[in-house]
Amino acid sequence: MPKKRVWIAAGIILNSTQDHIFITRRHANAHQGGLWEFAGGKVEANETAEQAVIRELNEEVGIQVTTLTPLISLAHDYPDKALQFDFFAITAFTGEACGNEGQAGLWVAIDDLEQYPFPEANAAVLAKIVEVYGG
Ligand SMILES: Nc1nc2c([nH]c(=O)n2[C@H]2C[C@H](O)[C@@H](COP(=O)(O)OP(=O)(O)OP(=O)(O)O)O2)c(=O)[nH]1
Ligand SMILES: [Mg+2]
Repeated sequence: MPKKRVWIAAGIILNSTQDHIFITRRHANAHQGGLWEFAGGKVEANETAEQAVIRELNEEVGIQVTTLTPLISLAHDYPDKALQFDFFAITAFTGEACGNEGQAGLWVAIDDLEQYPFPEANAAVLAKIVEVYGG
């Protein structure tokens, strides 16, 4: 049976000096649980990816996004899920980023990102971040 591809929008939240990124840890019981992620989630019907990432970042990390730019889009098939991602660089926001839903969250130097386990789909995203924002 063909799997339905789920559309996901997620945000790479940069600090004002663009050398740290805010990452969160997926709840243990979630899909790809226990791994670190860029906050985000499913794009709902009648939403653009931009609208979805703004909404998800408000819900999940408590920030109000003011500037975002597309960073990378990609498809990834997990054994149990087929996903289509739009990742955005978040370069301006108001509020204080935190794990708003009880999840761990921390600011990590771009040089140190590789030390955190992310889902398989994120490999190309991490490479793109280093290419665009790496020292
Ligand atoms: N947000 C996010 N999801 C990722 C990343 N990498 C990765 O493989 N995923 C996968 C895990 C999930 O299968 C899917 C994201 O869905 P989600 O569980 O966050 O969706 P959601 O926030 O809308 O939550 P829900 O509807 O399941 O409650 O994408 C990432 O960097 N960020
Ligand atoms: Mg989510």
